[in-house]
Amino acid sequence: MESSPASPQRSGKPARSSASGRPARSGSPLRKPAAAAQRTAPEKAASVPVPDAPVVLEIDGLRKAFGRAVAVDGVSLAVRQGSLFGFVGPNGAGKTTTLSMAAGLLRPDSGAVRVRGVDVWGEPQKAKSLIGVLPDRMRLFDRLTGAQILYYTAVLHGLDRASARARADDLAQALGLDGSLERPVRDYSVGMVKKVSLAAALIHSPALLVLDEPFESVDPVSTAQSVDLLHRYAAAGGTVVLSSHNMDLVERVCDAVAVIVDGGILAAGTLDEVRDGRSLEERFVELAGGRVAVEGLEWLTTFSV
Ligand SMILES: Nc1ncnc2c1ncn2[C@@H]1O[C@H](COP(=O)(O)OP(=O)(O)OP(=O)(O)O)[C@@H](O)[C@H]1O
Repeated sequence: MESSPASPQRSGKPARSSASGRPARSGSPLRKPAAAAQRTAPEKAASVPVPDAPVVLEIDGLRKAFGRAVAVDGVSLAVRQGSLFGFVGPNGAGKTTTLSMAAGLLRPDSGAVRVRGVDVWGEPQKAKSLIGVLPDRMRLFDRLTGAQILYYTAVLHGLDRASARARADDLAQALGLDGSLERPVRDYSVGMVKKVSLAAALIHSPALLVLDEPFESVDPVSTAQSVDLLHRYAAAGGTVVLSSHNMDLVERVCDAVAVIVDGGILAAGTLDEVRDGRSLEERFVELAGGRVAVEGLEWLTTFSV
């Protein structure tokens, strides 16, 4: 696989770890490759973190452009079984595009995704049975009730009717949706839609969960319940990749992290490797180019009456 060209860098921004987005193996997870290094064949993808656990998700050199704009530029990662992997980055960095490709929802221009060794694009049906996905801006059939959404999702994944109903009830209870399941989804709040979508992603007990902003708009109690559920799932051998803008939450929930900026991975590894002695938020701001001093806007404090 060829390495992809690096994107132009904004001044003051850290260098990308590599065109393939892989971190250094030792010391700081950041690498600052010379141009020559970027032309060499990529090394093996970074493994994170549970040592010796099998790799469940292998992302290899993914690239995606929309017209002339490159959204994802040679991203490679390996996520091991039992990991809760956080995928963070500024707005427009390429998180949703990468996760959509990882989950088989968006075809990459180049690169490959394997889940438990199954090529997501070569064997899509087999791969989809292994993946539970909560996409960005999930659109549900909103005339259906939450119970119907969960039931049909389960049956489409091959579960029998009794198991489908039992699992829907279990998940509704675990996520604080019991009492709402018989209402049509069009009457749900944004947070309730997230929760029923998470339940739908989990209902066939997939090997891998790909969750795009699963906690956005979800209240703190429901977030805690969802986190408990994800920890339980991971402890039993499930693997989770999630994106979030909430650095505190990622620090609390995830054992490994990748930071993506401008379509390339700047750091990846265990949480401690990526934090490098700081809070994840401080590290994130540094990697994302720091805070920009705001000039002008004096009118904002004039408070015209
Ligand atoms: N369907 C599309 N058509 C054109 N451009 C797109 C499309 N989807 C994403 N992009 C562009 O690709 C880049 C990456 O977008 P993406 O949604 O992956 O970012 P993100 O990291 O998930 O952002 P956010 O945190 O704001 O959700 C952005 O510049 C975005 O404008």
